[in-house]
Amino acid sequence: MTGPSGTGEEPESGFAGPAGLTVPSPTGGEPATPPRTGDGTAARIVEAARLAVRAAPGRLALYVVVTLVSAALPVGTAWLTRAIVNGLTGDSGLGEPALLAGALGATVLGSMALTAAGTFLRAEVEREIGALAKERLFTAVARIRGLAPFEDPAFLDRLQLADESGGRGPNRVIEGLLGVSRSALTISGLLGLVSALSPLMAVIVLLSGVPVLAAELLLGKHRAAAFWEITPAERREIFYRDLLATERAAKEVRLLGLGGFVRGRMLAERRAHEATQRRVDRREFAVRAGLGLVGVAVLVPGLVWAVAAARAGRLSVGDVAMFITAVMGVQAALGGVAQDIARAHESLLLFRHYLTVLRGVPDLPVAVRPAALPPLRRGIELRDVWFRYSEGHPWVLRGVNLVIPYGRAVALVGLNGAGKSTLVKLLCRFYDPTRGAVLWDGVDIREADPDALRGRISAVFQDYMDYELTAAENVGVGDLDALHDQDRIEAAARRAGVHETLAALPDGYRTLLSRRFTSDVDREAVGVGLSGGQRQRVALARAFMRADRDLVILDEPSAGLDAAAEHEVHTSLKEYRNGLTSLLISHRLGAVRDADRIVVLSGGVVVEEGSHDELVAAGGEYARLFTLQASGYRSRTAV
Ligand SMILES: Nc1ncnc2c1ncn2[C@@H]1O[C@H](COP(=O)(O)OP(=O)(O)OP(=O)(O)O)[C@@H](O)[C@H]1O
Repeated sequence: MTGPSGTGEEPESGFAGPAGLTVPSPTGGEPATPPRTGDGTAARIVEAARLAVRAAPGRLALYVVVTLVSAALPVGTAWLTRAIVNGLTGDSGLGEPALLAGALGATVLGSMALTAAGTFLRAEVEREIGALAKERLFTAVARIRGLAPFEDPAFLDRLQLADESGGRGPNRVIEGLLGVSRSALTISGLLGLVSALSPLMAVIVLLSGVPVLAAELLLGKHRAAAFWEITPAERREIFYRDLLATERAAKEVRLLGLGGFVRGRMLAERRAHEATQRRVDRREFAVRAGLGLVGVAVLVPGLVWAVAAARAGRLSVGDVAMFITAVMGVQAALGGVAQDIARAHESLLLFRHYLTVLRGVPDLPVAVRPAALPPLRRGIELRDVWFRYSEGHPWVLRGVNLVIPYGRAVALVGLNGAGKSTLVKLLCRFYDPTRGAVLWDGVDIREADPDALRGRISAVFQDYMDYELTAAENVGVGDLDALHDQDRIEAAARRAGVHETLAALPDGYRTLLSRRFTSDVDREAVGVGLSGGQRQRVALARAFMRADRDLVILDEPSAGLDAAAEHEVHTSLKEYRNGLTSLLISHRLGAVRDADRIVVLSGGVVVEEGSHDELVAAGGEYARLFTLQASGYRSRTAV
């Protein structure tokens, strides 16, 4: 049931990035992943403690003080119990029993107050650590430049554990450290009391804690391994759950009658990870029962000895009462310390995933000193570009040579799966070519800063996003600097032919484009869902917000539009592209016929290239597809 190493720490080679990631930077640039150093338990404790101190220094200090003060109270309680019993039986004249009882009451009250304060402070510290850990984790995730990690199951498992353990790890370490200190104080105080009665018994009580500690550490290790083992099943369960509970999947799930099938799979995943958890719980149950026996094995002979000693007059009744309180207190504290250490240990094993993501996962190599990427002047060239998504995947591009000249409109056509969208992803440098290069005015884009490159591109992707934000934000995020520039947002929406639609929404541009959330401002306000074509226009409007960029990429920008809308949008797009360098992908060949150059992709290479008239005259693949589409329209018209 353990991970490959039996510790929940899977081997590093588990990452299967695309072949493109292994290409070293042409400038001798360093991989974005810094060397992994100092990854031992001690280093992780330091990292966790640092995070905790940075997150909530004041409250953490107060929490430490409260915890340590509360540690002394059980000792006081045991001592006062003895004094009261002895006072009642006349064995000692330490003080008036009523006063001692008052002191005991005050101690209990203090203990309760400190416990309450500790609980509050602990929650506060936990919240702060959690917030800082999340901020750091998702800053690191946002820094990932390429897409490959997001397609790697091992990374996604790691990210889930990192998210869970990032906040909890440091908390547990602090809890562990504090717990150990608190218990050490309590134990030494109580042992002091016991050893005053019998030094031998004190040693036996202390030694009885050793198996407890060893067992708890082992259990913690198994729990951490189980977490790693169950994460894939948990993620699959979430996937099936989303199919059952999200609007996007609801139509097909109902039409195809998939409810029972999906539910069955979801429950199977749940049962699979619960079976693992059950195994861990069973083991814990057995171990804890055994530990209970160890405790009893120490307590019973100790009790027999104490009672015999009291009978013989060597101990007072109060001594016996204190002995029982102290032995049970020491055992509870030893059990507590073992659990604290084990929990911290387990969290540290998982915290490793957090630190790994924070230090950077295998990603696109970035040049140490990125080349400047000035505005485009000559054009973009794909030179003998070969690409496959990983060594286990087939080649998608097999030596593509293609030029997108400055100021020209190039159209890319080809059958489904020809590799058009893949080529777009290489232009944006979401992946690097496995072989060959993409050149921007002669500069290999691997030498440039990916953010600088992307800042020069405006794109509508085939699988564009619908943001569950307001209408204005859906357009405005195209250029974050203009997120609140209503004039620019409306102008972009007008060009995409969606202004009237957005303006007519219940709350105009402030309407939330979501049916899943209500507005933060007005909980009664209902979000609105747009039609497919309207959503596509919003995506176009977002691209129009970046009208000043050097390269415009439009991957099927009008696939969801009706004929009139498509015509209207293409007229607008033509205007938008005019003078700009652009790459347009479309299966509707009528939409690409006026491009300066049409490129046909097939079998991973460019098989034809030329103007519409040239390609039709050549009578090749393009002419065949164009004639096929045109005849479809003609026959429909004839009907
Ligand atoms: N993330 C990915 N991981 C692995 N293979 C992929 C991935 N994305 C695409 N592919 C594969 O790459 C090939 C090219 O896909 P791509 O999306 O580039 O084709 P396309 O020409 O844009 O097709 P369409 O016209 O259907 O949009 C396909 O065989 C596809 O299965």
